[in-house]
Amino acid sequence: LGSMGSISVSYGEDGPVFCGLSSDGSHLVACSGADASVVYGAPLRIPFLGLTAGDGFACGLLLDTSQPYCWGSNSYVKIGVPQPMVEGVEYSMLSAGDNHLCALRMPDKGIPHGDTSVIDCWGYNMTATHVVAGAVSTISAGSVFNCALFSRNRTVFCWGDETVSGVIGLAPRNVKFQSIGAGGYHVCGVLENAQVFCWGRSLEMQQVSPTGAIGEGDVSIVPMDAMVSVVGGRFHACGIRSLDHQVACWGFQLQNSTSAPKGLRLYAIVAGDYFTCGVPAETSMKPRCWGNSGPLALPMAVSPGICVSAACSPGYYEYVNHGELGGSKACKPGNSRLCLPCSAACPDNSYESSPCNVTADRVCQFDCSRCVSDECWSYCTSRKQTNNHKSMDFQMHIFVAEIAFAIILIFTVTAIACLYVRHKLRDCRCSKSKLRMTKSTTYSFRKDNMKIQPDVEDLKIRRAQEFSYEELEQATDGFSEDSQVGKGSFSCVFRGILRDGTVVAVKRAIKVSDAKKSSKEFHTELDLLSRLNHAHLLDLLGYCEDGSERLLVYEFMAHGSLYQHLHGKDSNLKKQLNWTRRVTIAVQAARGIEYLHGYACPPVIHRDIKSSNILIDEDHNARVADFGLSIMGPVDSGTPLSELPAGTLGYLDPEYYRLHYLTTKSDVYSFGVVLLEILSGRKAIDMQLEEGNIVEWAAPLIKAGDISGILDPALSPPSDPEALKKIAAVACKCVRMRGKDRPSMDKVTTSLERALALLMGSPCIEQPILPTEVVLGSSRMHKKVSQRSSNQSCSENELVDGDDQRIEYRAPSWITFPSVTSSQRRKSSASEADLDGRTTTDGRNVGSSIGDGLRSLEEEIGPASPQENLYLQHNF
Ligand SMILES: Nc1ncnc2c1ncn2[C@@H]1O[C@H](COP(=O)(O)OP(=O)(O)OP(=O)(O)O)[C@@H](O)[C@H]1O
Repeated sequence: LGSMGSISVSYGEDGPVFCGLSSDGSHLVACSGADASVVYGAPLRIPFLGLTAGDGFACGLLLDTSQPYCWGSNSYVKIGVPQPMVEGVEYSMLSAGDNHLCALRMPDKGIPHGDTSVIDCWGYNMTATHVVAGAVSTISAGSVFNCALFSRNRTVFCWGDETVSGVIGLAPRNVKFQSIGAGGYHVCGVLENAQVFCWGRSLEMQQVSPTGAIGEGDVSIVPMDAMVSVVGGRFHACGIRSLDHQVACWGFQLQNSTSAPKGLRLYAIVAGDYFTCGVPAETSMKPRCWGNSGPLALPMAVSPGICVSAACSPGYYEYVNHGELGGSKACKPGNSRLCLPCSAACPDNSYESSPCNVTADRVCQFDCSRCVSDECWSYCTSRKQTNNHKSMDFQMHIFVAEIAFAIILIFTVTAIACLYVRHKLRDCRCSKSKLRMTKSTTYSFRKDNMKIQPDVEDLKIRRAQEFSYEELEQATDGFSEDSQVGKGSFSCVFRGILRDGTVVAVKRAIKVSDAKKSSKEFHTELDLLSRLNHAHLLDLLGYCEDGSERLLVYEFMAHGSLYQHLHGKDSNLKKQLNWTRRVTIAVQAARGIEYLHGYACPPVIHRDIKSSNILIDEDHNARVADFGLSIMGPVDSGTPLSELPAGTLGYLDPEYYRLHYLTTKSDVYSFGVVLLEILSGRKAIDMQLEEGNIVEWAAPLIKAGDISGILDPALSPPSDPEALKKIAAVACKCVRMRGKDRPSMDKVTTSLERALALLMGSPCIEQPILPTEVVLGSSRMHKKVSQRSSNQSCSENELVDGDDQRIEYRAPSWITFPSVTSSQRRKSSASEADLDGRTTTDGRNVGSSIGDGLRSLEEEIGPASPQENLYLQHNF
């Protein structure tokens, strides 16, 4: 909504997304918010002059070609460069409504005759070229209409769907505006005297909004303050006051909205439907947002306005970036500039200490002899204190010298006392640690194989909070059936609410007789968690070990597992997972696994990658869970592990179960199976189908180029299936028989990122998009640090370094409880894969389909030994 600016807010059912041009003068865009198609579709390496956004999409005016470029997902607005009405035409301004985009042609291009302006529009009921008599300086789009401001007589002209908007007929004819900002069903403008005037029918639109969600207020009842600019949301408007550059909002708000910040000076604002953001006049330039849902503070530094080639007009000053990196140029090319409006006057009781000039806004200072406002009082009081401090400086020096001696004395005494107490405490800890050391000798796996030093281990485990059994029992309503959200092979998962109101998932291990082993695994995994930290791994919040009870407390994943979405009873869930969401989930899960393989130290092999271990949080982001079977150790060492293979039927790497070679490529195989599930919507093993095993069914079809033969019939295929073809090819490579022929996880991630970019119509498919870099901090950025550290041995020091790195990631990840043998897990997973109630017949089916797989494996890696045959027969 509104006019083009350096910032934009898209909106829609997937939530608001803020996009902004970088403050460093690079003109590059970064987006943050809940709608993956807008966040991940943003072309990160293409410079834009300005941005605008609508329902589920954002558009920018390309700096180099002056063409519009859109991303996100909206059925009516073409993603990429909309077809120009005239070949090669260039534009100076864009504005986006709910389902359309309009662009103002550059004055010297494509103008048929004389003093006219040409505006091209695309989208729902809007695709047309409008030739307007008179030069237009600004265009601003509402939900289903547009307005243009003429540069000479400063009047407004609107067009679009009058029946729905009711705005066009109400537009004032001879009123002169400095600027305008269209909203959902209204337009506000700053008049020549800096007062605001709004028109439209947002008041009547109360009915079309969710019942009871609207607060009090009429958008036409405007504040009396003078404003420098104004923007419109769905039923509200906000403006920047001339006097102090603070924001004022009016009109309807959703009831659970956060209100506009007070006391904050802003350079620029932009509104989505119920969400508004502004760029604060601070050196950090990090946007602040308010309204309904969406992030309230954003980590990116953005530009406060768009660049123009003309000199700043009177009443404006040229903005110079004094950001955190120093005074860089705010605009490209060098002869363009960013003009911001001067403050109109100084607030009451203040006087102008320097006027607005070409490079700076006016500076105001309070007159402390005539204070009436609180702001003035607090300023003068603090200044008075400063002056008093100065006069007291000399006395202070003497005083300080006097007490310095006393402090040194106290410090010395305290230090001696502390050293004495520490000495006593160390004795005490020593005895405890001895006890623990004795205990830990029983955990030979951890002690001998993991090479973890006990005191480091203690330090790490302390990061997860310890809960009492009673607290978790209370949180989950006594582990009631109603609270249960899932069941795994060896644990039940409950939804719980902690005393402080945090919603959590509590994983309770089914009690096992082999308590020692279970405790071993519990500690191994707690230890593992402390090493892992990534945006796409599940966070552990705490644990409880009480007798034979083992409980783990995790962040609650509001949308359950990928398995539930793809294969659950609710077919709507499956449909909701459109291609963009599916591929986004694949990219995010791949990143989580890539982190385990390439960045965790020592590297971690998950061993149980499957769709039920990919959880989906409330923002629809994927989080890899369940490291219960994880093995830490040398990657791709090629050393066969002595343990029997473990994992889940249908996902298990044939080379691993056949030869017991466990490498990171085993996870790659399992992830390949997940990719096939995502593409086809089929389960990894589905005995109701002729080819029970998804790999044996899908791989030949993909190899034969029949991609449509495997795509999930629940979704209509995308207009351009190229991206899905690429993903199918990646999946095929992942499920190759030999591990060494499979790609590594970082290659898989890169290919998937490119496919996602392609799916969203990004022009830069050669450069993978890295949304995590924008939103959460990047695993790629960490690669450098990790690579540096991987050159050294994985020492204790590195673990400490790793702690610093965690700042950029979310907190850790996952655990499972008891030790799980392969046969146990396969039995249980077979039940998960809907094998319940089918015994011998299904068993034979599984055997035969796996047998085919084995035949091809044997062709590749030779026949199985008698012991291996026995093992395979027993387990499959
Ligand atoms: N943090 C969580 N938030 C919400 N739901 C969860 C969470 N963790 C697990 N679940 C739900 O509980 C189910 C069971 O999880 P669990 O990890 O115990 O078993 P699993 O991984 O599905 O199977 P297995 O134990 O056989 O590997 C999951 O499939 C998921 O639907």
